[in-house]
Amino acid sequence: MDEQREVQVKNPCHRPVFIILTAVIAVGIIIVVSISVVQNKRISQKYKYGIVLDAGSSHTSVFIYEWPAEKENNTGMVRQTHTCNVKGKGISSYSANPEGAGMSLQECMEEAKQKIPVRRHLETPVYLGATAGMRLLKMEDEDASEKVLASVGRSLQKYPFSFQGARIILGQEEGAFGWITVNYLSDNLRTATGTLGALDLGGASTQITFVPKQEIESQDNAIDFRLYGNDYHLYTHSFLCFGKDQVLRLSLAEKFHSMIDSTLLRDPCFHTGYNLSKKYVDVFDTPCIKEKSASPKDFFHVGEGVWVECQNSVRKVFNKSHCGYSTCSFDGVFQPSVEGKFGAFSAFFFVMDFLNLTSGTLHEAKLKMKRYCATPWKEIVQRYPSIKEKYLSEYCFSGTYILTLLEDGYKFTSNNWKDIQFIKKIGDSDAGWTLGYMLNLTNMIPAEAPDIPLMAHGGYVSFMVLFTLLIFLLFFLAFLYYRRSTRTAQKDII
Ligand SMILES: O=c1[nH]cnc2c1ncn2[C@@H]1O[C@H](COP(=O)(O)OP(=O)(O)O)[C@@H](O)[C@H]1O
Ligand SMILES: [Ca+2]
Repeated sequence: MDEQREVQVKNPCHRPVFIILTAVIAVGIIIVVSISVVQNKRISQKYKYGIVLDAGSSHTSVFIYEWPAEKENNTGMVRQTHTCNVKGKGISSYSANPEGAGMSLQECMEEAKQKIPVRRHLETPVYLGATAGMRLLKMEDEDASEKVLASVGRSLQKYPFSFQGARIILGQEEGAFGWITVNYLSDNLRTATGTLGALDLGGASTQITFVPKQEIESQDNAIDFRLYGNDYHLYTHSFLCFGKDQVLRLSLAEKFHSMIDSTLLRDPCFHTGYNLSKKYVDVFDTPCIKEKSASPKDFFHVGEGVWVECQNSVRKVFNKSHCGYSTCSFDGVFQPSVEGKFGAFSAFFFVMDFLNLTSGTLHEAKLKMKRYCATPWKEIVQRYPSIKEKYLSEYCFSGTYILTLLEDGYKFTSNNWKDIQFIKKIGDSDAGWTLGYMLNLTNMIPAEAPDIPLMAHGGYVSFMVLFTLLIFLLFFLAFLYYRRSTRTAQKDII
């Protein structure tokens, strides 16, 4: 009897140390499980969607964006999942047939219906923003521009999405939202580690936006944002009529003034051997050209392929005669010195990428342009058989315009040329104003920094690993202690 009692007393499970150890292990397991549950509760595969139509002067693109439903205010969460290019020209070309503008969007909108899950259709916002082509049409014929906007609006309302409006956006919005897009995609806004300036070149306008060091002397060019708890004081300007298609017309119109034979336009910005009959209206039918020339209906556009002369002719487009501020870019527009790195997108990228000028120095770019413009048209066509002839014929002019705009217009130099990165996309998403426009209208970038989570992901993982190791260690110690106690008990029995 006495022996039995002694065994019972010596049973290690009844020792206080063992009880404490077991309790600690149990609490540990509960903590690990609870943290895992709380930490992972929010990770679910629910996505929300948004659609933005970029109604540009040359064409319309439909962008579909997607983001995790429960992480709306975390930066870097929205990404572009699909793009559709609307067939035909931009909506401003439908001034004589406004209904056609709405109809032109149907194919891409049907595609959007297929791409977005049906259960999300009703809550998916759709925005249409029209840019410089429609700004010009409004200047020329306000009634026609309203009819075109009404037509695209009616067309978009027929889809099961949540239509939020079709409007002509301001040049300042186009510049500022392009800036938001590139900085959101580069994760510069949350981290506040410096920003990227934005250079956008379209067919009818061009935008420059950056955070300057100097004071902004004209209020029209200043925009303030508070994003994730940081204040940004931006310089932005949109040059209407300085998109590459309008500048080509301005430059052709300028050449008409010095023509001896009014049916033959010799052009140093086009390749030798290029000779095409064109219509005067195709040059002069734009509000960007004030002095219309009373000329015959058609003319021959004949290439000469001389880069230096081409650049001289392009320079004439920039009016540098007046400036009411301490510094100007051109046309009397205030501009502080360019500052920091820049992302140059849209036609800046298309043209510079085609010409292989996205890297290298400014000097090298000029040499390459000289060589490229001097290449005969026949050779160019043979070298690039798959590229549309209209684009192909204009690259010498467009490249020259881009170099001149950046150097003579915005005052980039050979020293800071490397600060311009020619980009199409950042990650999956196109650089352009559409993403910034949607983020702004859906309030997806909060003014103040969102609450910091309980633990950063890295910290959470380290915590879980260490805690699990600790539990294993405790188990192991408990096991050793249990074994030693049992042996002692057995020895005592013997
Ligand atoms: O592959 C290409 N090569 C050269 N230019 C292109 C290419 N794709 C688009 N573009 C040009 O990019 C410009 C886009 O302008 P957009 O239509 O956005 O006008 P906007 O922004 O002035 O309203 C047009 O001049 C168009 O011709
Ligand atoms: Ca554009």
